[in-house]
Amino acid sequence: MISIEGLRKVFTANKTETTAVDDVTLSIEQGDIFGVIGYSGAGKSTFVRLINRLEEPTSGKVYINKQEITALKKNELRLARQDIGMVFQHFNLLWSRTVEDNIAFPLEIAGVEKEERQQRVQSLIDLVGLSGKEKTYPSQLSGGQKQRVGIARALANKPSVLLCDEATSALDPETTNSILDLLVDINKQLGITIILITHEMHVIRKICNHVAVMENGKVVEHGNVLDVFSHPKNNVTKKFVQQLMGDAEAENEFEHLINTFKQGRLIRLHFVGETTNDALISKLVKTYDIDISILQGKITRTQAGAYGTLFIQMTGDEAEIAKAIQHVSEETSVELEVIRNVD
Ligand SMILES: Nc1ncnc2c1ncn2[C@@H]1O[C@H](COP(=O)(O)OP(=O)(O)OP(=O)(O)O)[C@@H](O)[C@H]1O
Repeated sequence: MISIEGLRKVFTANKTETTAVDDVTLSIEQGDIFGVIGYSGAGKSTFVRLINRLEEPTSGKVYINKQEITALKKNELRLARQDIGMVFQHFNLLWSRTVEDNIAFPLEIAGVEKEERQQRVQSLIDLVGLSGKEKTYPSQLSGGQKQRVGIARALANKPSVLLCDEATSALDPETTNSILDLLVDINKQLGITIILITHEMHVIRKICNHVAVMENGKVVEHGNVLDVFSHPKNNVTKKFVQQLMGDAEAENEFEHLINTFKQGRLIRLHFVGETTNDALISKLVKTYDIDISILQGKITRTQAGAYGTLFIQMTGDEAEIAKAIQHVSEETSVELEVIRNVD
């Protein structure tokens, strides 16, 4: 469990103060994959670097498994950091060392015996899928492979927390996916808590259980990924959801649909979680004497389940349409909104 209480960081440069992280309070559960999303300058990097005190907080507290990181002296912090691995956007590898020597480096610093070191390095190389590359130098690796070395090195001292600072931002989409799959594997196999920061919704959608949205140094919204993205309250969150869902969630789509489809009732169905798997549309058509046309929509999957929006047009007998609407509203967890009634 990680507790962050009233965390603040004020930078002073050229007599100008910038509050990069502004009174952030959060709890992150053990074993969670917790994403922090925000646009450039929101304070994400500073936030994640405050957790292991790569940046010293101006005020506030960070606890990891009840140990107050912010109260530790320098030498105590060095030891505590062995429990907090970190992965960087630009890998931060040692270019003159081979893959195995890069991974061994934190073990050498921690004073781990040679035999134990070699065993651990080999099992980490296997874990991240780099078998056969032990003697290779970073310059001979692809971006994805370099990040695998970065991840193995971060895991060398068996940390309980892994901080990922834009770990996939320098990678192409396919490589990004393979690194995200690796992080999920590691989370499942080792039970490690992962905190990752990103500006890409796709990353949050694919692997996170919880998310915090940052803007101007503040966490403006946080919670379960499905809850936050299915009912975004803050404007920044809404923009990120739109990035993922396209126009399907945009308010101005109503206008367009109302003008294009002149008949019947236009309805927006909002699916959250398990219900997306139910054959709702076909059930409605079989049970009630109505026709349903699917106009547009998008359903996407997150770690916590699927969510999305579907715009449909119901035509047919008025009383049957009313019954179908009542069925959806009262018997399912799908949210239904009539955006145009029959004239
Ligand atoms: N060392 C520093 N000195 C002065 N200001 C800083 C320093 N580091 C960050 N800042 C400022 O703090 C704010 C937050 O920066 P930060 O890098 O944490 O944001 P970010 O969300 O990670 O953005 P990006 O993705 O672009 O790195 C910015 O206004 C930035 O200019």
